[in-house]
Amino acid sequence: MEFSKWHGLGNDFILVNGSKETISNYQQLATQLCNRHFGVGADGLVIVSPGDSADFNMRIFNSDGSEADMCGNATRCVARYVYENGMTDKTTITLSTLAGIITPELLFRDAVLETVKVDMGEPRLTRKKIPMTGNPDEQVINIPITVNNSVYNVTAVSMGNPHCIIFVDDVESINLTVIGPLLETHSFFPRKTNVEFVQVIDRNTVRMRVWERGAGITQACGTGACATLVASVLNGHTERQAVIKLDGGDLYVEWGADNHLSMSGPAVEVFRGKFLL
Ligand SMILES: N[C@H](CCC[C@H](N)C(=O)O)C(=O)O
Repeated sequence: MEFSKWHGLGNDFILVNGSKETISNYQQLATQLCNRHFGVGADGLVIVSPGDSADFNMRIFNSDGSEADMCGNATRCVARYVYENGMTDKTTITLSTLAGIITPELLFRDAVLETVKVDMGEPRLTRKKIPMTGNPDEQVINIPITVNNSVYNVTAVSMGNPHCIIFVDDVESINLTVIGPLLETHSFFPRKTNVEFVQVIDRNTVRMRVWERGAGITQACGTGACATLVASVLNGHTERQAVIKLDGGDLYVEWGADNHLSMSGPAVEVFRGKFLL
């Protein structure tokens, strides 16, 4: 099976052309391929195939085999992948995901790719749409959750996938390996959740670290960066555009007047190969 290895700020993915490869068990393939000792190694597996309602269809599987509704960093990688492999000559590309249609745009300067800007759609803010237990029509802004005998004030935002955002004074002091999985699997989140700890730097800059649902600590999370900006605005911490400083680098996110989130950042192809198992 041929694959291409990509990353968006160190959040790394194995891309497979679904129209060239026959896959019987996606979950098993994802855990095999994403294993960093016995496989290729990645945070996720992305299957790209021709779209019905969009230019392409993308399915995203976390390294634990679970299927994700949406993946921001992977959309940037898929956009470059389909363009640079001659699968399209469009530079604004529609991708069908379980979370809806997502539209990345390749931005060039003097014929050199400068960045990939993605229309990530609208945030979902009610418990029903996160999803989160409790009153379905209620928003979750700065609500206390007790975990491990500590209280965490949570803001919940969905970008098609669930995010639990917590503001702290120093993200480096958070033991993400311990608290991340406890919040990820908390009973308040019936489909589990991604977990972001955020330190506000100024009104246009935040530092964020992430424990991802189904993947653990990653270097960056695109949907998490968008959810972080929404939570930062809702809590009065930032303006509607900000630099989200992640372990793997910076994402530039804006929450537009049209209520759409726009995320801009890099996408890098590292190597190609053939999986033999
Ligand atoms: N682990 C996430 C999917 C990948 C999201 C992240 N890598 C991104 O860039 O948005 C979930 O299960 O919702």
